[in-house]
Amino acid sequence: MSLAETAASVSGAFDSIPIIDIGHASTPEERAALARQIRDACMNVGFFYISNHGIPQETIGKVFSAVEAYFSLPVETKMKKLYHGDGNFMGYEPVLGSNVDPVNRGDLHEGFLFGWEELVPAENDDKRANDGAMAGANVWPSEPAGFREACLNYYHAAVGVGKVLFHLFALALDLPETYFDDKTRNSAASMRVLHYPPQTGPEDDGIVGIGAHSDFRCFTILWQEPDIQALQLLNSEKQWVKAPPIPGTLVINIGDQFARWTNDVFRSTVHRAINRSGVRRYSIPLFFGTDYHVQIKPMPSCVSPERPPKYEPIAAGDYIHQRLQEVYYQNTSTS
Ligand SMILES: O=C(O)CCC(=O)C(=O)O
Ligand SMILES: [Fe+2]
Repeated sequence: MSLAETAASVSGAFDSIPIIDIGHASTPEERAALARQIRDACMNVGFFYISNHGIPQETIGKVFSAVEAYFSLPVETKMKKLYHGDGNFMGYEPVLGSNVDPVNRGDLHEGFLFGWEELVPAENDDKRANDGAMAGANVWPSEPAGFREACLNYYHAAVGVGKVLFHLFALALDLPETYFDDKTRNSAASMRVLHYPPQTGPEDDGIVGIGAHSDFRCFTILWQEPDIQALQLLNSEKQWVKAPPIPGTLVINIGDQFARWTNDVFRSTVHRAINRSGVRRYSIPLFFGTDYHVQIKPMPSCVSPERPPKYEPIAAGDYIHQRLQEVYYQNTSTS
């Protein structure tokens, strides 16, 4: 059965999120078995947890501490490295600086955004020159000490996981395993570290941690702070399903670039985060896309007479840039 035919029989009425152990992927048979589980998860839920991802606990612990120290700084200090909405969006994003859901008034979190950078900068560092409108340097704060190193160490470890996943996604789509390799050379992966203050007010006042949205790139690798429930996914019955942190796992979700590329065979599931835990929460998503100029156009295996192409072709990076401009308030863009 083609992917387009299989997708016709899928409902999206999930009430739980699969956990996939990616620790055994050394033989072609193991990878084929994993790809089948991943295909199922991407078609039915659009989210899954991965266990045995291989990122050392020490790397995670260090970025967690660095993020905690960064967000404890006074807001005036963080504002010195405010992102520019007319630039590449790297830097500090203040509370209510974004609004992903137009019915809301703003998102109740602050963040810091950065993209690819070598830990030891290359002599002729091109600052992601191939990255179209997203090109340019990261905007690191001068404190806390070790913030850049902790963030970049985790970033590179997570990009490594992303590359393994791209191989498995290719197999899941009946493509050669290396199909995405020449489309992900410049590592168009950007990371946000996020701080959600506890939310005490009513939910219907138009402000929640992060409003209902789908992600923009191919997929997201999300680390959530242990023991704090905030993330929720919307199923096709319009019910919110909780995605609690599970020790030793990361959350993977399909984003809109992949949904467009697969003609919605892979599901880009709407989600939100509401922190009602009574204490602050941190999370770290890495948004993994393709190189800027890759054309995202529904794949032939995902198109059929019953499932005609739903999307116009678009350059991957132009699509991201447009979406970012929509969600970040322009009133902070000239500061
Ligand atoms: O913090 C979370 O759990 C979700 C974050 C998220 O959805 C995003 O940044 O796109
Ligand atoms: Fe998201």
